[in-house]
Amino acid sequence: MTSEHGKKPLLSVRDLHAWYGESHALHGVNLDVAEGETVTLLGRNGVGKTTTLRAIMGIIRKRKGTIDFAGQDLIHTPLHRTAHAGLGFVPEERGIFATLSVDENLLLPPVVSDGGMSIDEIFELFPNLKERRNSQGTKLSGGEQQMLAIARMLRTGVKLLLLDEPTEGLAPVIVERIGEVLATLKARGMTILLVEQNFRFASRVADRFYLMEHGQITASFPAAELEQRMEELHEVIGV
Ligand SMILES: Nc1ncnc2c1ncn2[C@@H]1O[C@H](COP(=O)(O)OP(=O)(O)OP(=O)(O)O)[C@@H](O)[C@H]1O
Repeated sequence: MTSEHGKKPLLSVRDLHAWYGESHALHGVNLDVAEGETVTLLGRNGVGKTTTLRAIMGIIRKRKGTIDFAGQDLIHTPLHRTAHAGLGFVPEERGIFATLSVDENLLLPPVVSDGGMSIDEIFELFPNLKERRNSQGTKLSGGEQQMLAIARMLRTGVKLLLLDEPTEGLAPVIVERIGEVLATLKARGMTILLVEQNFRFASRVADRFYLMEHGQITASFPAAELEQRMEELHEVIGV
């Protein structure tokens, strides 16, 4: 199987539906992410971007459709197995353990496969985390917490990172750093599916975009088309 842009997808989602109780949040999402690609989901608040990441990851159990990841259908796979299959989710709230140190937070997620980064490599990529390795989670700034939330996934050997609004609420200089980190990960072959409202940031890191409306994907376009679609996107997204 090849995706719409000709490369074999690592992740292929077809007709994905998800529910919160009786509330039907995803209405047949279709998307592909090729190996090594960075893809960004855009859309207004509440259209289902976070829900898409959570449904792929298996955090939302009430779901149906197909989630093919490296040839394996994950639709009936429980959350802890999804992580073991090679998916790493960095939620918007980051999930740093407040009473644990940077080192302890880093070592918490289990290694799921070969090819992850060593602690030394991680500290090379995040020198400020190295400086703060004995600090408690609560003592970290928002930017440091975001870095740590990404960093601790890199040791585990995951092949696909799902990042939910990694730049939200962060100062421009930190956003810049996160952009550099994602570029380094991309150069190392990491595949990334990103939810992002910051167009400027997203245009620097993404190869391709999907637009979501009402729990469905309504457009797909390469990064090169972002500029010419800006007006339309501002209208749809309202930012
Ligand atoms: N835990 C929940 N329980 C019930 N409904 C929820 C829950 N989380 C989200 N929803 C609803 O599901 C729909 C999709 O929400 P989702 O958070 O995926 O949107 P989003 O596009 O990521 O927007 P945002 O940027 O605001 O998170 C919304 O109508 C939202 O109100």
